[in-house]
Amino acid sequence: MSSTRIRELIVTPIAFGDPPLLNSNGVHEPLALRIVLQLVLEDGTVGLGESPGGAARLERLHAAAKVVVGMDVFDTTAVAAAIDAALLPTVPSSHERGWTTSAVEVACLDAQGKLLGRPVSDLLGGTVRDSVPFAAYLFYKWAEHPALDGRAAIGDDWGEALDPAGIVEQARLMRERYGFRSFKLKGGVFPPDEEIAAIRALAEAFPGQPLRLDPNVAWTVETSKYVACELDGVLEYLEDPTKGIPGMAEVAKDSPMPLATNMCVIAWEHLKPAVEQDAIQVLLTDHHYWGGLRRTRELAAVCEAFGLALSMHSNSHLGISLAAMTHVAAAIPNLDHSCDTHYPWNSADDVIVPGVLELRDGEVKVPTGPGLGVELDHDKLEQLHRRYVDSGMRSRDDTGYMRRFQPDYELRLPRW
Ligand SMILES: O=C([O-])C(=O)C[C@H](O)[C@@H](O)C(=O)[O-]
Ligand SMILES: [Mg+2]
Repeated sequence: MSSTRIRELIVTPIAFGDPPLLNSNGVHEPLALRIVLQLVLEDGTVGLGESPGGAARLERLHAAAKVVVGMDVFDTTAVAAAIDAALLPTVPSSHERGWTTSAVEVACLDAQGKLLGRPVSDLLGGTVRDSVPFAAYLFYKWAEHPALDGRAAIGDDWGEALDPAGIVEQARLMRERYGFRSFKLKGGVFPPDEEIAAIRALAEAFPGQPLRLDPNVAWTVETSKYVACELDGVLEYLEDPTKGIPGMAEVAKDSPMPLATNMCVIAWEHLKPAVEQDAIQVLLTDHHYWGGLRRTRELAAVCEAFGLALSMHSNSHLGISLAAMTHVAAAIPNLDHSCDTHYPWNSADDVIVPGVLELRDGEVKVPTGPGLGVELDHDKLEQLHRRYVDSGMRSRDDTGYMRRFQPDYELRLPRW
């Protein structure tokens, strides 16, 4: 085989459009940040990766780019160890270091697949499903980003969703455009009774379809128990109602439905206390911080051993991440729930050539081409990088953006 050594890791920060989606921290800004990786091998093969953006993550990926040169792309354990060692003196959190090693691992696997002419899912043990089910990600949202500092208002074709009727309408659009058959509502925005009413309205509009509610730790233990009790028989699971493993364990004692998390169990060392305290029943995996696709596959086996069900977390992302999520989800036998994805909110600005990844009937077919099976659109990458440079935006600040419109807005977690 031609040389499998890494010649260069090209790290490109980008910014792309994001609607005014509300959450327990404030509201999404008009731009979201990601970082695209191109791992170039000695023979010219290029592996793609995608990481959440922001100045700190960018700096760490630049540090990683220095240490991976000359390493063998098949030696992913050594590549991760080299990056981890380089970051350790300045980044004490293993979870934080995981964001960097994960993004590089995906690029390595894409390159490996291209060298071998096999899809990434084959490198993970093969697929157990040909397509992966995703859940619609419903948000309370404004009709548009209001005009600000001389910038005109920015609208979209989703409309406003600030009450149960608006949420049901958004779910109908999600169903019509992408065929979703399960729905997750991002809560923690309005008083709990309003969000309970929105879930009940969804249950009425979509009888029998799985529903989830995720207020991102906006509630106290008492409020969480109240909501869980009110929504008995309506939710498939309740996600991160309250903060921390002990708090979740308190809620779980009385909760009629399983509790899920992508907030209190985000690193390997959290698994033991969470299992011992029976704090969660569903883990939302996310290859972006669990160490990459192979570690996510291993995490699934650990969850199986401890009787935890599996789902998948998502954040604002583009097609390289969606391809990676799809490959790993296709290779996990015990995927018990449809995966989350923000993709419909951001796909108009994707950096990959269209055609391979499509959300149809609420599912994405596992790409069968070599590697991740997606191709980078270099013009689009350049355009989104330019937007990043011109925007001056270097980190996400949902709370600060909210305060531009509501100066007295306070970030309070729990709020209710
Ligand atoms: O808990 C979750 O599902 C998320 O963290 C998803 C995203 O962060 C979402 O809440 C957002 O971007 O507003
Ligand atoms: Mg969540």
